Amino acid sequence: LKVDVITLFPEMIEGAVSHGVLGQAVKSDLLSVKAHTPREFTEDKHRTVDDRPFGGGDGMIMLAEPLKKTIEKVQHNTSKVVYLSPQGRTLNAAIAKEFSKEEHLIFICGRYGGIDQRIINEYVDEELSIGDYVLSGGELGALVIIDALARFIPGVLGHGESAEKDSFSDGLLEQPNFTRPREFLGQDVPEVLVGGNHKVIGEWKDKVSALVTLKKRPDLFREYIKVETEKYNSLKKKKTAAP
Ligand SMILES: O=C(NCc1ccc(CNCc2ncc[nH]2)cc1)c1csc2nc[nH]c(=O)c12
Repeated sequence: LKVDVITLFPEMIEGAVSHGVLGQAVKSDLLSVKAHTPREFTEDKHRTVDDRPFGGGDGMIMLAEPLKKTIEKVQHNTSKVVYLSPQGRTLNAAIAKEFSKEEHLIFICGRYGGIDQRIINEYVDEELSIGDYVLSGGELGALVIIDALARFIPGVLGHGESAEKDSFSDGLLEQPNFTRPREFLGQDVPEVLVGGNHKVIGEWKDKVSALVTLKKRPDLFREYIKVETEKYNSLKKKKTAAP
């Protein structure tokens, strides 16, 4: 999966994808992430990338011409162009999983008050937001999406781990985690985890995950119960349907 990010701050992107799981994925060629600045495509002495908005209003708007040149430099026929914007659809695990199946993603990161609408009309396939709060640009949005989608690329997570088991993919929050020492701050590790009985440990984790979700995210819990009930009913139906 190839990702090209169009941004006025390429170092923000390059820095963030050179650490940890993402860094490893890029190093092992499971994912390629490159940043391109529209400033490269300016011709004036001051390398201008923004201008005042028609119709007034405070804030500046990113100029269309440098963006057009940058997009056309990286675009090819299978590219999906995503504009990070507060007006976009809000990111979730399902969207990240969808994006991980693409061949080529181009993320356009706005700064100032946003970009010229003609660029959105001509090149953008979809707009994406990472939540209902105001940020100073699209770069963090691009990085959040890249991190979330990378986990769905086979080989990015260690063997055995998988994005499917991530809490937002199976619908429940994770149980509490412990490592050495066995006793710390006067608190012991739950006995069941220290045993070795994987069946009992698995049952404990499922039960505690459900309890944690019920307590911290009752909305997720209700959805989980609904999904599990539907699964159970369709199972029962299949059994009774068969002669
Ligand atoms: O580029 C992003 N933000 C920069 C930014 C912030 C505010 C405005 C102007 N809009 C305010 C307004 N409306 C009406 C009048 N004034 C435009 C652009 C961004 C990308 S993804 C994302 N996800 C969550 N939040 C975000 O801000 C983002």
